[in-house]
Amino acid sequence: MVSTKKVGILGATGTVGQRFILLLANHPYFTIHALGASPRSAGKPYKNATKWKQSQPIPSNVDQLVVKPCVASEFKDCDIVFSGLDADVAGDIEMEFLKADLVVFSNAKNYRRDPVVPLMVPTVNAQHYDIIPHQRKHYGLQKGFMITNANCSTTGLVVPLKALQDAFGPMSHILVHTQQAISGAGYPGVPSLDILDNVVPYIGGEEEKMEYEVSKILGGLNQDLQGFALLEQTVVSATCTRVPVLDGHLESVSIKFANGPPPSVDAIYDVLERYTSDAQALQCPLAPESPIIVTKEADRPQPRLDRELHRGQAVTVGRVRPCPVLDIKFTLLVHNTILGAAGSSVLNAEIAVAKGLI
Ligand SMILES: NC(=O)C1=CN([C@@H]2O[C@H](COP(=O)(O)OP(=O)(O)OC[C@H]3O[C@@H](n4cnc5c(N)ncnc54)[C@H](OP(=O)(O)O)[C@@H]3O)[C@@H](O)[C@H]2O)C=CC1
Ligand SMILES: N[C@@H](CC(=O)OP(=O)(O)O)C(=O)O
Repeated sequence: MVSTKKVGILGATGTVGQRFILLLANHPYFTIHALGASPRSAGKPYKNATKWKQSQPIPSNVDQLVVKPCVASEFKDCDIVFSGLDADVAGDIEMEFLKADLVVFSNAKNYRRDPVVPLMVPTVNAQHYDIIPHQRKHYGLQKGFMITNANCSTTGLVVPLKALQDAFGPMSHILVHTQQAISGAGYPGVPSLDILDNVVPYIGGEEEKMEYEVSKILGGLNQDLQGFALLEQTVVSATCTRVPVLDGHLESVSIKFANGPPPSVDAIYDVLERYTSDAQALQCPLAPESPIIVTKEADRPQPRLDRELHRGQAVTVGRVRPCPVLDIKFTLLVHNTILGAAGSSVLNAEIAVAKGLI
């Protein structure tokens, strides 16, 4: 039986913050204790501070909570702080919280490349928690630590890649083309005159993030548990586009394995279907029934039809077929604000509780 933990949410009024609220409002381990946002929102009841864009109403135990400024002293009673802060401010604010010995789960890009901070996708690399004793020593902490989430497109990509890497060894080449939903750009996000009846073939910084993050997530921990070994033999090339879809990033992926001969399509499907993660073994409440949902229908996955499967915590993979240039190609779908953001953070925190780190 897990004792209830008090949680705070930074950036609670934003797109990711709203997802946190829905995932945490009735959570068996976590109770929402404090909400934080910008000085524009601080001091207002949550209901008046946020522009709520979810299809479910604001939970009744949250709508009257008064939003606080994002300073650590206001959150000192929280066992866990989830951050959905804008990256322009997340760097300083999250570091102040960490240095106040708080536990921080961040969605922002700022500390993803930090050499002692895990970049964690809960159904892929929860073993990277083993660096936490070193991280605490590095920052002089007793109980606090920081975990970052990956970029939403990276998150979808690494789940099937991890299954394939475990089964067939390293990949030498990964090509990925994304079609990303507008909720990925936050609120108010992409102007309607830019995105309606259109596709925008550029998302600033996105391709560079994907090309780096795959390597940190699929790489290992060093033997001394004090750093991360990035993948050395794998090159990743990403092309990222914005499409007029509300939620759910679709990705077309082609890969080449470092060691031939390439596995058959049936062998790939089999490995994807059988893949399991620590989150299930630890019986975490938000763990998907399986991290990968395999579809063999010719025209799936599709964002509108598949994004809510397994509560948005799984990646749907289909259209596995031989690639005439590399070895194999397939299509995947990830819910960008659930597994791609708040859902990963909450599941990462559930794993930390199960491992006794919180
Ligand atoms: N949307 C997505 O799919 C994904 C987003 N992310 C990352 O998550 C983070 C949040 O993204 P998203 O929710 O889309 O962004 P939004 O723009 O929707 O929300 C940003 C949040 O940051 C708060 N904020 C802005 N300025 C300040 C400040 N000076 N002090 C304190 N709080 C401030 C806002 O508060 P206020 O309302 O008061 O202005 C709001 O709560 C970003 O770092 C983003 O890169 C990661 C993966 C996926
Ligand atoms: N850039 C992503 C969302 C995002 O904020 O990513 P990151 O957390 O890596 O900055 C998208 O537009 O869909």
